[in-house]
Amino acid sequence: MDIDERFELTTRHTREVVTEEELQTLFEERDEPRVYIGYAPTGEMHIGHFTTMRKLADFLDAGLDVTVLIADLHAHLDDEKSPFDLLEARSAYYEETIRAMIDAAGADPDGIEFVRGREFELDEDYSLELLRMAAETTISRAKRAASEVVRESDSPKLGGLLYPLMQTLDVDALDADIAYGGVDQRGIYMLSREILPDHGGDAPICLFAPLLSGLSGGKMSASDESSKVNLNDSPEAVSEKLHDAYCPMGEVEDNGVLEYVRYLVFPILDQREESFVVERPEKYGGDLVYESYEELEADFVEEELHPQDLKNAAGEYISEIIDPIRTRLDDQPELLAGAYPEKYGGGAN
Ligand SMILES: N[C@@H](Cc1ccc(O)cc1)C(=O)O
Repeated sequence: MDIDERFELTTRHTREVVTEEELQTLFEERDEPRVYIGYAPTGEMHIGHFTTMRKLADFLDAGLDVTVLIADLHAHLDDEKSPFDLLEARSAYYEETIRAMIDAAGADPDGIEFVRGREFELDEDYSLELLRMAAETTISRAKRAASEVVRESDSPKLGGLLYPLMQTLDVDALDADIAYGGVDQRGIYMLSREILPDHGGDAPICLFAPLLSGLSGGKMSASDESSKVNLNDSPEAVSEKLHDAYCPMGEVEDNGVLEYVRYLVFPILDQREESFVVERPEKYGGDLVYESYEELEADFVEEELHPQDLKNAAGEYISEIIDPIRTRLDDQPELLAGAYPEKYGGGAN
């Protein structure tokens, strides 16, 4: 594969690349550049996480060395989103679910290296550098960097300020050339680009994924169950959530259904070399077949594709894609029960 193809695979379906020139140079200089993404094991994983999985498959195909960080200590530092004694169980649940998603996205999870934060974040060199950074970074700078990631509270803890500094040090500790994450991570990695060169590392090249709208319009929210599809939702639950979703005729803005189709369904169909089929009775014009998201969107905007037909088709594709993940979670009930005992633990535990 030539450099142009590797570049295209690496950057497609992303929201932003910082910077394209640096990425180009990296491919020219290095055969196997390293990329990492970190997930803090807090709330239950949902379909929004899935959109980053197909990209991991792209990275592998582009010949990158891919690391997934299960950022256990970060999960606790973020306003104690995960209690300390649940970190291990949540990390285990995240790792297994991520492996299942990568598999479902058509890539081999064994080609990816998994690490936990505490495997290296407690090393002496790391700790020393963290203190040096803490001494040099202003509180307002650290706060600004983390503002879209760390939860706001009336009595913010010190942990939320260490958070972006540690995420910065992770880049160097994992020897990553590229940091990949949702565009909400932008503030943190811009800080990394600024300060890491003074702390023994190189400024990371950044790839940002788009953040998807929720199904009820506006942002996807961890607390609003109807705004997102969970990975263990049954086909009936998926179809019901899509049925109720915000998807006005012809409107693209804030339309979570279209975004799911664009960033989740199409990349997977492309990889399988399949097209998107909307089944319709003959009397309503018969089936519609789309080879690309752009064709589908154009039809939707022109009101050739009705929201109800789109929702039905999207629901079926999404159910089919998450089905193997749901099955794997159903087969190991101890994972969810251990990670979220209040919701899944049951009386007996
Ligand atoms: N900040 C990421 C998690 C993360 C933690 C540490 C990292 O090095 C990278 C990513 C999140 O919001 O989930």
